[in-house]
Amino acid sequence: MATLHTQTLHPWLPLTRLHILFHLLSLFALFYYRVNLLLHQPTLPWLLITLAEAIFAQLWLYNQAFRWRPVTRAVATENLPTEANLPGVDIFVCTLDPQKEPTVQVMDTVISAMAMDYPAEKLAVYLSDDGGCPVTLFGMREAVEFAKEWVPFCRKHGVKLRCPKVFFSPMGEDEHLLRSDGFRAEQERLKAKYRDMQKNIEIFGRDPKNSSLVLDRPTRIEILNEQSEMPLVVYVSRERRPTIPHRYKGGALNTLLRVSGLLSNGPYVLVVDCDMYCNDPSSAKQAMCFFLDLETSKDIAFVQFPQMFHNLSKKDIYDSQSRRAFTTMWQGMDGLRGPGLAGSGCYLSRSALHLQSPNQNQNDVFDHNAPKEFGKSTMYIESLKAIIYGNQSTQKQIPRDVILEEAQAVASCSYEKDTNWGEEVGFSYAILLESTVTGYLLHCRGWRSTYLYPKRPCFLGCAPIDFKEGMLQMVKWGSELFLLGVSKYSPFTYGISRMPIMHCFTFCYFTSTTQYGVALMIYGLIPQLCFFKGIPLFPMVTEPWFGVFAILFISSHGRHLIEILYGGGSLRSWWDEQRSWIIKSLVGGIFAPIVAIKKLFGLNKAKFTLSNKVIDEESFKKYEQGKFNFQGAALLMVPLVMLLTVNIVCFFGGLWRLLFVKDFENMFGQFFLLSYLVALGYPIFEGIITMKSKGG
Ligand SMILES: O=c1ccn([C@@H]2O[C@H](COP(=O)(O)OP(=O)(O)O[C@H]3O[C@H](CO)[C@@H](O)[C@H](O)[C@H]3O)[C@@H](O)[C@H]2O)c(=O)[nH]1
Ligand SMILES: [Mn+2]
Repeated sequence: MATLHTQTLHPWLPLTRLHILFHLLSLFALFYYRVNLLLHQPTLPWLLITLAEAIFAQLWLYNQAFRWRPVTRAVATENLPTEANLPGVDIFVCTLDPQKEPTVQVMDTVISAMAMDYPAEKLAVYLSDDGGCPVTLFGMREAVEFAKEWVPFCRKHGVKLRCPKVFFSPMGEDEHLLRSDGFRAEQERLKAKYRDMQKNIEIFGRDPKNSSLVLDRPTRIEILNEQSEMPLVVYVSRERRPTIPHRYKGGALNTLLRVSGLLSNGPYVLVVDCDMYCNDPSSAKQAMCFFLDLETSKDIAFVQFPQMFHNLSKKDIYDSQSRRAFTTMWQGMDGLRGPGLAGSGCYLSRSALHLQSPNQNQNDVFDHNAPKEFGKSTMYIESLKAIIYGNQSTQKQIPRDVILEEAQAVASCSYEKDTNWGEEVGFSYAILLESTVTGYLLHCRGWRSTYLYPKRPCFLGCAPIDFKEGMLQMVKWGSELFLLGVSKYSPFTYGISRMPIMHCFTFCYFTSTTQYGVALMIYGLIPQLCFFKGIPLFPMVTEPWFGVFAILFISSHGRHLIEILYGGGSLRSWWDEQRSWIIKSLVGGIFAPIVAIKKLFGLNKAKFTLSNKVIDEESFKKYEQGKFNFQGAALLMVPLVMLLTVNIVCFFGGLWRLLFVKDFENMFGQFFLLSYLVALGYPIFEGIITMKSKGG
């Protein structure tokens, strides 16, 4: 078989590793200096600053795992088997609340999924409606009607942009060039039909009783399309009762796994968030290049695409794109044993979600324990056998209404009681970030994953673009990862004995990032106050030891700058990312542990903060201009404003003092640090002033 995929090691790998060694030696020098000083004359400020540096150093160490062996991959879809021999793919779209996730936007995602470039009879699209809202079901019906013409149109003309909203927008203009008159007429007609669809959904949703959540309800499963040139489309709203835990998105995904197992049973599933439309219809084929390769197919549990966003501005002051995560980190993990699971834009192997490990003896899977593992449905267990033993035939003979009745049963909220669902089967419930923890546990069980970062983004979603939304997301992720770090699955205890140390370090890093909060608080207060009072914390600028600090500063900032320039970024984006990193680490690092600890002691009810996908015009304008928008985030801003104020007051106060005392040599290190922070903080300051002047 011709090769389906290739991998390239980062060309600068030897240099990177040399740099790691160099930085490590400099760190040793720093701690030699600090510890010596402390032994001779222990003072509180020195003790604190050493503690902060120790935290930075520890996190730096874990961080190097991402730089140890980054790879990039390419696929050759032309070498795939013929369409008739491709395996089935079930697409899962999850939505919850039409107020925050506008139904028309969700339908764009669903329609783009139906239009995937993949044989229609091998494709099925499932929408999980966790809110049980009438408007969602209504929207699905409308979307299917539209797709019945849209999908054939895309296939016939080889349209690449299969999200109708984008196709009909100025961004889709390239697609309209050099087309026949027939194409144009058809396109105009479809455009009108699409507008009608949107209007119908909007009108229907305007009635509050159609768009409010129904959180006490029976299961509702509807097959919305069985026409053969289109994929199977199924609407699923699982049973929900106020007294029974529903496990948020993880619970929704596990329900979809079971329902789809009965109905279409594709060996692979694609999970997308409801705002993440398919921007390149070939992603399924790209993913198959790994799943169908004899070499890699044995132990690959999932193929992850980067999460990318359609609403980013050039400046992206909040770093909403999470640049570092989806370039440096995921590629770094990919060279070890694979990236983490990001929850959207990922193709997963159904058998990996059900088997203990890639090497599990297949005869052990379905012993007498099977109902205890997978629940009581024998029909579901049969569907699993079909996946694991590779025989798909048995199910086809069962009548549809019998299957649908069984689907009702597996979507009920009592189905998972006394089973292994959410533990070793399906998506994990250990923390609310079902994706991260599921990916991590799959890696613990010996599975691998791969990362594919094609030039054309395969999925595009909606990123938060104001301070409040961005920070809420940070706190959500940070607190859950903190909880993972102190749970029985902690990478420091559970992971370390189950995965290679380098790979484990990457998860240690994720669960420890809240420690940046402590380190940044110290580094944002102590040198400042000491500058004001004239207490030096760094060596004199004329002393050789000063060189160690200078080297470490240049080494870490230079590394970051080179990383950004290499990825096509600018000096400006480096500067902005420095700031957003500090903001996120500080705010996340302070609030996330508080939320986590409250939850640990049962003071806070578990709650999933659903991110808002409605972008209002004013926020968007501010974001486009690169201006900070702190609307509605007073509490989250407290630490930031406090540190900024201390910094500015101490900076000018300390300068005043310097004028008289003239101990510039002693204070240069702190003077530099404070100037750097004042410059970096300036736009935040500006944002606060404009908010104040508007009476916010
Ligand atoms: O009870 C719930 C809560 C959420 N969702 C859906 O889950 C998805 C993700 O929720 P969102 O609030 O958008 O989370 P984000 O923080 O934006 O998303 C990231 O973080 C999540 C938690 O790990 C992952 O699930 C996502 O895939 C990942 O993109 C959305 O489609 C929701 O509709 C549900 O179906 N049921
Ligand atoms: Mn999201």
